[in-house]
Amino acid sequence: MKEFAVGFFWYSPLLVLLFFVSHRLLFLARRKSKEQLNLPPGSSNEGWPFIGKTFDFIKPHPSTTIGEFMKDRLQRYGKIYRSHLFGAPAIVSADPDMNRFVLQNEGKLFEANYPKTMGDVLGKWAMLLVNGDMHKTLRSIAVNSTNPVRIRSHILSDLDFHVQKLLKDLPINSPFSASEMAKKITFNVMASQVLSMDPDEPDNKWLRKEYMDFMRGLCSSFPVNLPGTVYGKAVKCRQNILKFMLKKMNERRKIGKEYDDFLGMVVLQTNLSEEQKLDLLLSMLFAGFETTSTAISLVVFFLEACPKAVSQLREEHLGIVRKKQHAGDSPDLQWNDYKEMEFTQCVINETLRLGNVVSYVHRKALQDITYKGFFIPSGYTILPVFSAIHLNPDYYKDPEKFDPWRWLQIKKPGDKFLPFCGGPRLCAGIDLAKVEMSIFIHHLVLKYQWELAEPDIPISYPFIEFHKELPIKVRPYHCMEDNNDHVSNVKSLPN
Ligand code: HEM
Repeated sequence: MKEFAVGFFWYSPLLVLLFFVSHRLLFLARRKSKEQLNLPPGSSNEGWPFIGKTFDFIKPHPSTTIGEFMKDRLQRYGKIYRSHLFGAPAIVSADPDMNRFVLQNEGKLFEANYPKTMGDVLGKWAMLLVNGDMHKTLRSIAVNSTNPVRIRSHILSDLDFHVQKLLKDLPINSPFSASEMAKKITFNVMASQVLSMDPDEPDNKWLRKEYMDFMRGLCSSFPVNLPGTVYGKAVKCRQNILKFMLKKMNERRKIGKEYDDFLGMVVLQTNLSEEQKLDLLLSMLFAGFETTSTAISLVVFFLEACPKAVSQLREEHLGIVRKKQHAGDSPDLQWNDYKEMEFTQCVINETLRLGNVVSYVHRKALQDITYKGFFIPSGYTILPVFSAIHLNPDYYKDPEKFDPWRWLQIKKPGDKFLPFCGGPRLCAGIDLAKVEMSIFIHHLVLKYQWELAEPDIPISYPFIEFHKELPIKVRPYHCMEDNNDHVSNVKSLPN
């Protein structure tokens, strides 16, 4: 027994070493056999350690193009390839079938997986960052607040009011930023829908300023929380915004009255913690603001270069106004009017296809998967890239051309048109965004003619920006003798 104990004492380190060596060999053998499986072409070791080829992938380029990196890889490898992006081995897909497969299997084979640094700014309960049951809970609250029934009964008239208020007094013949105008409209709409805030409240201006700095940091390509950086400022702004929302929430509780806005809905959620409620409120402001304001700027940009589309839009919207006048209806826009904006929907689709507000989304493989003969290892980042499909000549003839008429033929674009993503994470504000853009187009084309004051183009960073903030000049559009009659509720607006 004594000999055994002494022997064991001497041999045990050897046994431990043997165990580790065999474990490592087994791991390497497994990895080798996985590598022998058919991984997509490309290299998951390329580029810098950890960073890989991220900077090449996100290198700024016009949002109406796919950028040099993507172009080069598609030519070299085809629609599904491998790289090293956002700190992990990644598979990039410009293949509509694969994208559908990934998005439809959300929560089963794949899940959303945004860079962790976004959590510092958006919050750990942000909708983009949570998965599983918590995502389902938050999503159902968000979807309920923006469903078509609510848009029809509550939101549409509010949108109409805010768009008209902003478009009422644009400076005539002197340049101003159309991007700024679009941001003001969408911010006012979201602040009203989320917090019932009036655009003329002093708090509204303060919140907008905080929010702009917050967005600047979130979109920054250097996401490190250090004092003096735009990212560090954004983290600070997040705290200020949350403090403000908490104050509003507590005021509501004291008053004890129910408010018909998103904050009102969130306050009633007894199954969420205070932190979760605040992150959800911020998620809605974030998701509904940046995307829609970019889309509105893109509408102004593309239409300016396409007078034929503007005159067809005018015909459509004058037709709606005349029909309402003829029937003796109130001039305020209604859901039925929105449903008649057929060519407007073509313009919106074409704007989203060519402008690519969200060009790709982040996912992660939850297990080893084989798809179309390719092996996708568990843990790999998956990036379904929508812009590479929207701009592919195999799916859209002359894809670089702004051609809204193509949508009169395309009835069901399916997986070849995913500006709002798809599957269980389909954009929760899809209807709201389309109605907001339609109402904007309605008032813009009826009220003004416009031109670019200086050349500018949309650049993907990947968040879209116009370098010069899209400077435009407008002139009133006098075509109907009673052209301004349709802007009825503007007359009763507060100054
Ligand atoms: C043109 C405007 C818009 C575009 C292009 C757009 C696009 C998208 C995309 C691509 C996603 C999916 C992100 C992912 O799967 O990782 C998304 C998600 C989302 N969007 Fe939008 N969006 C727009 C407007 C809005 C508006 C107005 C709202 C709400 C007020 C909104 C609320 C949301 C929410 C809450 C999510 C998260 C959905 C989830 O995770 O289940 N969006 N959006």
